[in-house]
Amino acid sequence: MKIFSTQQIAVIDQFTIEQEPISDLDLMERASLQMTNWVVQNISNEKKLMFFAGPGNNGGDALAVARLLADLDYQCEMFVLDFGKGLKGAPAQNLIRLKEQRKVLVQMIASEDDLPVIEKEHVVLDGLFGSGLNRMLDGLPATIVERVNASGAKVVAIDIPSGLMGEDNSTNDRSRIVKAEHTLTLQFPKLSFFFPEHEALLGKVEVLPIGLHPQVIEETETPYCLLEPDLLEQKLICRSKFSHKGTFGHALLIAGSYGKMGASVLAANACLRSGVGLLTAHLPHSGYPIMQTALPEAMCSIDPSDLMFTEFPPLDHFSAIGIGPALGVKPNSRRALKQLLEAKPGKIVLDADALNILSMHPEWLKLLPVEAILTPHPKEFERLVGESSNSYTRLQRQRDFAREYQVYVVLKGAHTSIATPDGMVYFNNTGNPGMATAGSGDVLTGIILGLLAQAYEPLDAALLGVWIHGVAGDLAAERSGYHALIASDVIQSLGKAFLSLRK
Ligand SMILES: NC(=O)C1=CN([C@@H]2O[C@H](COP(=O)(O)OP(=O)(O)OC[C@H]3O[C@@H](n4cnc5c(N)ncnc54)[C@H](OP(=O)(O)O)[C@@H]3O)[C@@H](O)[C@H]2O)[C@@H](O)CC1
Ligand SMILES: Nc1ncnc2c1ncn2[C@@H]1O[C@H](COP(=O)(O)OP(=O)(O)O)[C@@H](O)[C@H]1O
Ligand SMILES: [K+]
Repeated sequence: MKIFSTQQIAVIDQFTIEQEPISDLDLMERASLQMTNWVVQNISNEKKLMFFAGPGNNGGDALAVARLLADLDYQCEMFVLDFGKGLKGAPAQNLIRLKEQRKVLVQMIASEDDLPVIEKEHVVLDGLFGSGLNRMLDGLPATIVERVNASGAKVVAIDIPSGLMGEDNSTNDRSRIVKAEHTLTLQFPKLSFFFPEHEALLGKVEVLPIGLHPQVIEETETPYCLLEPDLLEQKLICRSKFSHKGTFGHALLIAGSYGKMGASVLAANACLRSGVGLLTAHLPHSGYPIMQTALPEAMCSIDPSDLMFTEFPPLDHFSAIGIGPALGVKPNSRRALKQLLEAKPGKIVLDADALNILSMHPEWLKLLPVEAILTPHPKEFERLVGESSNSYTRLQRQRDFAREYQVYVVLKGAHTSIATPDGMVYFNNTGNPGMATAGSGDVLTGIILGLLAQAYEPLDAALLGVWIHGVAGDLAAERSGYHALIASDVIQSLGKAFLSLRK
């Protein structure tokens, strides 16, 4: 699914009105019907609903939803923000319709004195501002937001919590943004919905389709998109009847150091469970019995050091390399990583300490092979590029980095984002907080390595790997819940996760 900017949404909206064709009033009605259905299914009609409507179409939606719900015997009160200019177009027509219906008390809010008391038991429907917000809230709208947030009432935001920008909120003031428990967003999630600092403002997001025109959706270009099973299904490579283990590549995993050999075992296991033909794990000497005991399917290459990575085996036989989990950043390991990059290793995924070493030696970044995959968590990414004060800035840095070095940057989190060398960003929607546990990143490295070593292009390995990792985590959470989930459970669910892509 494409993620459009709010400006693009306005154009898509207008195209739909002209080409479907449908009047703006009817499109508003269609959107409002969807939101009304959601309210009916989720909120009891014993609750008093307090609607706040702003001057634009977001307010128009609120006015229409109030009328539709009043017809279904909901108790609604409407407060319309009055800047003295009156409403225009579809919102004005909806104000007239609501007044003519005579079921809802409508009050204009021209100053703080007109504001109602909002009780904790009320439900607020926030239709102050949506995708047309063009500056931070101040004055009366900001006061309304503060009152709503202080009331303790459950808030349902129409399209976007009022005050939140669809994209960049780096100069916004959080106290002037509605804190919703639910956000009913129309047709497309907005970019800012994918940023962790907005979770508490958005609550649970419901994306409600409103039938915007497919042609304009198809033709409008955007760098941002949300991963969906349809796209990934197409990417899965079928196995022919006569395929053999040589068909599915030979992966080299370089991971683990004394005391942290588990990272290597987890990544190796995930790699094997992702369909690789052969796997060699390169380990310090002390890791050899551990790997052979834990995973008889893995072959081992033994480092001269007992404790850490200092030397890599000849690379000729390997179709892809994964390096980094629990490697350590000791000088010998750093030197060996530099030599590996100088050897032009081809398909490669770099994680954890491999990235930390690169942060210590930024001059080595230029050695990264084109289309290398880097899988930092936010802290590792910060070490690479410096601190970002918010997620929007971090996202732009992620895109810049991927373009500058012509690599894939997989920035891990609740919505892992994958930035590509050509400036695209894909967001992932699978996975859960149970995966915030030691070793789940090592599992991701193993999956991506396994896919890379097969015939998957780096882009497909990154997208599929991230998505499957999250699905496996979700399946694991169904069995163990969030608290008890450990990284090995994610590996156990990889089989079912891959199967979920096969219809
Ligand atoms: N997606 C779709 O296809 C559909 C979308 N629909 C709905 O339309 C919504 C978008 O509507 P919209 O474009 O009219 O903008 P909206 O958010 O109501 O606000 C604009 C108004 O606010 C004002 N204003 C802005 N910032 C301000 C500030 N800080 N402080 C004070 N004022 C401020 C600005 O006036 P300005 O002062 O800038 O001249 C203008 O008057 C969308 O979120 C969804 O709910 C559906 O109806 C149907 C299909
Ligand atoms: N709240 C969450 N929702 C979805 N996925 C998550 C969540 N928390 C963590 N994850 C996933 O778990 C993995 C954690 O990786 P990382 O931080 O590198 O862990 P480790 O270093 O312990 O292996 C990432 O792939 C991340 O996307
Ligand atoms: K809103």
